[in-house]
Amino acid sequence: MSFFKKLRDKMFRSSDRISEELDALVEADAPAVAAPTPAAAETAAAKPGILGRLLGQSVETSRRVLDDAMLERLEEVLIEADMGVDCALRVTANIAEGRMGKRVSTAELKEALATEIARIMTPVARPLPLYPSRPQVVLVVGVNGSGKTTTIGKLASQFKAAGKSVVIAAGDTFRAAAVEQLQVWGQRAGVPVLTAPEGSDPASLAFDAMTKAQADGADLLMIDTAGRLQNRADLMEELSKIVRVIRKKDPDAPHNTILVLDATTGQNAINQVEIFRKLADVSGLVMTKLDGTAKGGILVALADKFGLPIHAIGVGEQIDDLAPFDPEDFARALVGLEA
Ligand SMILES: Nc1nc2c(ncn2[C@@H]2O[C@H](COP(=O)(O)OP(=O)(O)OP(=O)(O)O)[C@@H](O)[C@H]2O)c(=O)[nH]1
Repeated sequence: MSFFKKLRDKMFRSSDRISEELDALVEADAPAVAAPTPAAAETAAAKPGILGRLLGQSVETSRRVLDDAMLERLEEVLIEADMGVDCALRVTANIAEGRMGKRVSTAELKEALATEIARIMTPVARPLPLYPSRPQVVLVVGVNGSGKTTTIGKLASQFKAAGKSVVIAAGDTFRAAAVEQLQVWGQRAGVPVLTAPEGSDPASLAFDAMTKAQADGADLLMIDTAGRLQNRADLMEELSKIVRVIRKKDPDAPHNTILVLDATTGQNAINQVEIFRKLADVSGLVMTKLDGTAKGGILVALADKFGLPIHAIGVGEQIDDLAPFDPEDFARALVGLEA
């Protein structure tokens, strides 16, 4: 199955919701009368909606004059889909340009929306950059449960499959379950996972992992980190200590600091980006769980607000459920259009 098809299928909650709202929006001003009078039939011919369909016209041919009321509702639909107020207003204004007062179909509206979303997303769609120095150090940050461990496992498997040698450091030494989970992913991918006793210093584990990755000539070192935001000062100190010690081995490390965000948290993802940018030098984002939510629009809001690179998106729990971020595919899937 192509990743687009999978994306479209798996993002069904977001895309169905937006798609249905847009269908309803275009049909909204058609009178909902079961038995049309000749006059109503005339109206339906001009503005086919629910009534138009009763008269044999398909949803695809429904059209509505783009006016202020329709734009206002479009804004609401986008805000409800978690695209954020500023972003929704700008997208709606762009869609209005050149179309105001004209009769638009649902398909045209979806195409226009997909184009606007892709325009916002294209500048931030960037695969994880790989630099020539070895090992490439990727620090992975994010709140507990956002999908860090799973993302590291998936990335490690994919890099391994692409012929790269990878080492993982299970840096969330406070959570035995997180360490075990990483070990499972490591075994599955054939990638060594360095662990340390529960409660021990993650920076010292990171240093050992860096030493091993250098000695092994590994291409990539991925470091998991704790995500306890309850005590931000501690977490900041923990993250900066990890960075300090790995810089003793390579002053340019970490080469990437990925923030993993859970799409199901919706607007809260905005706060998480703001917080983690203060705690660490976040260089890019991975958004997980786009399969489990109707809040897929949050990724558009993040791209619009922060402009941070989006490296990949997660749409499930399996290895191949993490894919590079493709802005056009994402935009079309989000609004419910085919590839
Ligand atoms: N549906 C879905 N579930 C996901 C995805 N990514 C991760 N998960 C699940 O989300 C849960 C949390 O993921 P973890 O990888 O353990 O998250 P974490 O950030 O490492 O969390 P801690 O281990 O608590 O620090 C797990 O049950 C994963 O299987 C995704 O893209 N889609």
